[in-house]
Amino acid sequence: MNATKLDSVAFRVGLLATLRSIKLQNQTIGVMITASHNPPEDNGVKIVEPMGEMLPQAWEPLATKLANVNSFDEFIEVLKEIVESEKIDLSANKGNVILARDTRESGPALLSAAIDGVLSLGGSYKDEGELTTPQLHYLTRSSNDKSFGQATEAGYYTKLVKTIEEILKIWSIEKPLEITVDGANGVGAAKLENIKSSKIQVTVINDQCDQPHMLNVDCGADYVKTNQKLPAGISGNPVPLKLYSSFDGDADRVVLYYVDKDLKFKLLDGDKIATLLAGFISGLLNQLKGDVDLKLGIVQTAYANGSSTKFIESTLNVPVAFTSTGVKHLHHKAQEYDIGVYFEANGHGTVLFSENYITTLKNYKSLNDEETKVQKTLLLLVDLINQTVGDSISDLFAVLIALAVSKKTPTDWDSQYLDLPNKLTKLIVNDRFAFKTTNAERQLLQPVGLQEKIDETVAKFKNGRSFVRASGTENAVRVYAEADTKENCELLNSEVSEWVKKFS
Ligand SMILES: CC(=O)N[C@H]1[C@@H](OP(=O)(O)O)O[C@H](CO)[C@@H](O)[C@@H]1O
Repeated sequence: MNATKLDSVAFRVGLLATLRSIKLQNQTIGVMITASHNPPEDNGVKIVEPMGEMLPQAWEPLATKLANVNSFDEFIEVLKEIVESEKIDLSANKGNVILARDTRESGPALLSAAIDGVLSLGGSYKDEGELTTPQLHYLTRSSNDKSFGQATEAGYYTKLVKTIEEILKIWSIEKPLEITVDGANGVGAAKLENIKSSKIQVTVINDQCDQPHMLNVDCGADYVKTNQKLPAGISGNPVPLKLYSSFDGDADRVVLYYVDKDLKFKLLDGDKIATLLAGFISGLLNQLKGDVDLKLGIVQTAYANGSSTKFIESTLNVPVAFTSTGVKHLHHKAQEYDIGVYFEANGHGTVLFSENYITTLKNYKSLNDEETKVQKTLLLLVDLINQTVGDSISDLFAVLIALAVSKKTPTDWDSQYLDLPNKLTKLIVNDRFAFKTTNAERQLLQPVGLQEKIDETVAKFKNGRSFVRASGTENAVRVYAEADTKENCELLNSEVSEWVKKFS
């Protein structure tokens, strides 16, 4: 072990993944490398648990400690602490890790550092090459749980295509699912090309996956959501009322959009996906007249558009829970429901189904053929929608299936509710850690007095809402504002930003 290796967080993550596997009697643990935009670059190296989930909360402080060690001695101390507190028997097993990366330039170097981390404990590893993040989650889960699907990349496509074809057959839908996808010049673009079926017609644009410097350049889910405009490759010649979609760099986020007949851009973001899928599932459940008692809930963050929350509560009649930003919080909360729909507004999310959901529907005695179709579809959704993590590919097909089965056009979907104009900005401050929040990050506790100023400012605006929080991934503070008009939300955002500057 030398200083260079120790310097690398990827090395330490590889090592921690191996310890986790040893602790779990050699179950396969995943390591996904999607180096992020800002330093430390290695914060895009993540551990995937045996069932495809994120590192358990109990291990997070250990991971943070290990990531922050400054010397060899401290490193050894932290390692000892982990081994002792977790009662890890290093002689019993050696650990078993699978690794994958997206197409970013730093991928090979981080991969090699993570592999060194595995080997430093004598663990074994398998490099799965370039994959989307959710594909690595799928592979990790299927390596440990044979019933989940074949533990190969091909197995991922087979499961998805088979499920889509079955649902289309049940509803006698002849027309193939058709969509143009902006692949952000990332790994998702290449992977979409592998989905082969006469029932699926995907056109991929922004597919220069071998040009890492082109990743997200004028394209991708974040570009489309943040700028509220069409990506390169579509902006020149959009077809009115046709549905389009954009993925992010590692294909765990998706947004959809179209232009209306006047070529006005219309975004269908994570909030719209959540309401579509929740409405689709509850609509199907309502068609079952027998005894089915399943709890459906939607989980959002403070960034969800206020109109979406209102629509979910008053029209869909579904409860909404709020958590802090970051999918691990949403995922955790969604597990409390039989059908837990969670999406960040930026398109990161999925739908989780409980064991109770599966058993209830398997045991349900259909009253007629129509009910049988509904029952089968509800069960197939468990295979269609990635149960481990947000997945651009499977979320996209879930949306297309929901639209096709319920015979909705993009305009029908979009017109369920009208987004309130909103603006998200970021400010560089001296110390972002001085900003402490409560109530799912919707209110500030510190700096003392700032929340009162925000409240006073918000009160001046019709349908006004604004909140401030420190980013968890960038050295910045984010300011979100929404109000009745575009001008007002911009004004609210800038007034709140001024207060933030005064208090920082
Ligand atoms: C407003 C926003 O989009 N925040 C993003 C961003 O988190 P911040 O903590 O806001 O930096 O990155 C996260 C990880 O990709 C993502 O989950 C989250 O939604």
